[in-house]
Amino acid sequence: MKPSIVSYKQLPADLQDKLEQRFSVTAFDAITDENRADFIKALGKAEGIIGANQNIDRKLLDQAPVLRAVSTISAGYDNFDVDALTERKIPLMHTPGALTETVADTIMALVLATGRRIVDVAERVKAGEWKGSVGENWFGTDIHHKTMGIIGMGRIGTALAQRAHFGFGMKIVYNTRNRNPEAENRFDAIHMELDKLLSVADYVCLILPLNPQTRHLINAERLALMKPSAFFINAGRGPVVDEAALIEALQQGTIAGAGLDVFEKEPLPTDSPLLSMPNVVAIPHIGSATFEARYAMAASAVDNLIAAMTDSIEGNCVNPQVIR
Ligand SMILES: NC(=O)C1=CN([C@@H]2O[C@H](COP(=O)(O)OP(=O)(O)OC[C@H]3O[C@@H](n4cnc5c(N)ncnc54)[C@H](OP(=O)(O)O)[C@@H]3O)[C@@H](O)[C@H]2O)C=CC1
Ligand SMILES: O=CC(=O)O
Repeated sequence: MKPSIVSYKQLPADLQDKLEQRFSVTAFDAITDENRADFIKALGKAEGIIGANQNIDRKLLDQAPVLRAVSTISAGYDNFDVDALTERKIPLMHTPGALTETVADTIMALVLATGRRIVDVAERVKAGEWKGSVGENWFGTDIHHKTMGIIGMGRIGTALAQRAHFGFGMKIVYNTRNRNPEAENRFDAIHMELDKLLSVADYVCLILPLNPQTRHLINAERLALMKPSAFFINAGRGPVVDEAALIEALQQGTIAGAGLDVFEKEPLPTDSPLLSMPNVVAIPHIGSATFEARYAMAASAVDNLIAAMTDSIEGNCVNPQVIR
């Protein structure tokens, strides 16, 4: 008999077939209030699960007594209780390699859009405000040869530095807990304490995971260290930033603008003050949302699940200490 698995995000047909050749699959396009009870029931016999955008906590894991493999279609894994999975010796697989370059493209797009006011001026053109040669109230800020501060020089941070340094001649400064010799050699990147980075960077780009150490790492005091001419970009996770403090800094004009792919609450509430600020570019968590990257992520997650279910894990495991 084939092992039972549950998929909780719609997969491309060929990848769904690949799973069905090996497993008995109970498939949900997404988990909603309407189908949550069915999902929990299916967890009762699931040996593997694959999907995205679902909190998998200790309480939910208690409903999955025979679970032995979890595969998320994402790089971040802050919506999983990793300790609870590790205690149960369940590997958590993720898909970092499939999206790195795509997310770096997105962050560079936010840098360009905020600095050069692309969205703001495009909207003014559509509103019929372009009546002649533009004056200073349409001008933006240069990107080339400015200083980019990267908070989180991991896979995505490195791909961003590649673009910024070689494509735009930017000086790179970065903050991580451990120095990154590769970044220092390739991009002449300078490692800095966080507060120092915030005070020197023209474009502060945050690409950190969310965990207890990073939650609200960027707060009012830290935002106050930024130059009034500097832009803040976040594509890591919303709660790494105290969003109320960010709104306050933008309202007070202590920073020049923000480019945001992630928010404390997603979808961003329609009454968020961020949505009425012309110097804010808010996009709907689309860091990896290209046809190519989303397919690659799904394919990687399917292969990861198969590897975990067949005791042949070679990488992409968040808690490798559980591998037998
Ligand atoms: N917007 C989107 O669509 C996407 C967002 N993401 C987010 O981006 C995050 C990063 O992805 P990726 O680059 O692949 O991950 P990596 O694990 O490769 O990089 C994480 C980096 O963060 C640093 N870091 C971790 N904790 C801290 C800390 N407390 N202070 C300073 N630096 C820290 C790490 O260095 P060190 O350990 O030395 O501190 C490392 O350089 C993901 O966890 C996810 O949340 C990912 C994909 C898409
Ligand atoms: O935010 C997206 C991810 O893959 O993590």
